[in-house]
Amino acid sequence: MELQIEHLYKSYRTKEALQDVSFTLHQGTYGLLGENGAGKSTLMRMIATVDFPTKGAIKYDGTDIFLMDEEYRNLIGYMPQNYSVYPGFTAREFLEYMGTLKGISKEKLKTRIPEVLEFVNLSDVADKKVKTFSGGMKRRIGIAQAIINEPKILILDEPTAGLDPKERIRFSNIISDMGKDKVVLLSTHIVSDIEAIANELLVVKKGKIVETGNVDGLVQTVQGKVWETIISREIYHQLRKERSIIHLKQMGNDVQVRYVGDEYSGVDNSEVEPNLEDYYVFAGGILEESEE
Ligand SMILES: Nc1ncnc2c1ncn2[C@@H]1O[C@H](COP(=O)(O)OP(=O)(O)OP(=O)(O)O)[C@@H](O)[C@H]1O
Repeated sequence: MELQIEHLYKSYRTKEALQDVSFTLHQGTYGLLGENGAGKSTLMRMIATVDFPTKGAIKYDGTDIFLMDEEYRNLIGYMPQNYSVYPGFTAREFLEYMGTLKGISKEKLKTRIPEVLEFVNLSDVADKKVKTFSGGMKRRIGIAQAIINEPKILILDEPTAGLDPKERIRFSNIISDMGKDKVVLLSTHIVSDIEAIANELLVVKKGKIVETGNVDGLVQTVQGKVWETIISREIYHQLRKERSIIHLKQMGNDVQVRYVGDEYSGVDNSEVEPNLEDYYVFAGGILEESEE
């Protein structure tokens, strides 16, 4: 199974939202990372066929998805950004409604609905009205409707927005499991979400894909470049001009700093294990510089 994005462009009247975007997705979990307005939703809307590219193609195993029509729509599950659920429905009624819209038979829904409710951990509230649900529960019912047709491609736009830390972990577990037999593509502007959920990273910046790669592989590229040190405020003011700062903690008159780059001389540094945030800040720094 392969989903190919080929030289994709999308322009709105006054805005080039995507410019020459190309990449290929296979089975696995992909995280689309980028700031607000970078073009993530635009890209996902086109992969979900709810919007059309201005130029370029999206192909599923070599066939243009817009020509596959119904056949492709049966293969995908999509949760748009700010997904809202009809509040008057119970969870079960909502899934019956969405399942019917997707053309699933009543017979099949009888077994499939309990399965998806179990999967997203909502079995015990199946007959409660959705309006009584927390934000995280609503998000989980959004995923349930997206997977009800057993999609081969699952597209989740900002699925973790507004979730509390406990829901975030529950959610990560649910999504990581799904990448085993599907293409899962999710967007976020939170780096740690990618690390917790995705194996592959796609960084979007101003309508372009500026980086792609395996999360562990990318993190390894900053191995030996991430440091922690406790220094005075004066030294910190100098250090921050010369290195990318990841994290800062006040410690009385001193500050504890995590930074990425070459080891800063003249202070006591401890080398620390890198994470995706370190990589992202480091790579972001490089990208900004090369743009100038
Ligand atoms: N229907 C539209 N008409 C005009 N401009 C649009 C439209 N949809 C998106 N844009 C613009 O295209 C750019 C990309 O928007 P998009 O929503 O894809 O970004 P995003 O990365 O998903 O950010 P966010 O997380 O804020 O949604 C933005 O500048 C946005 O203002």
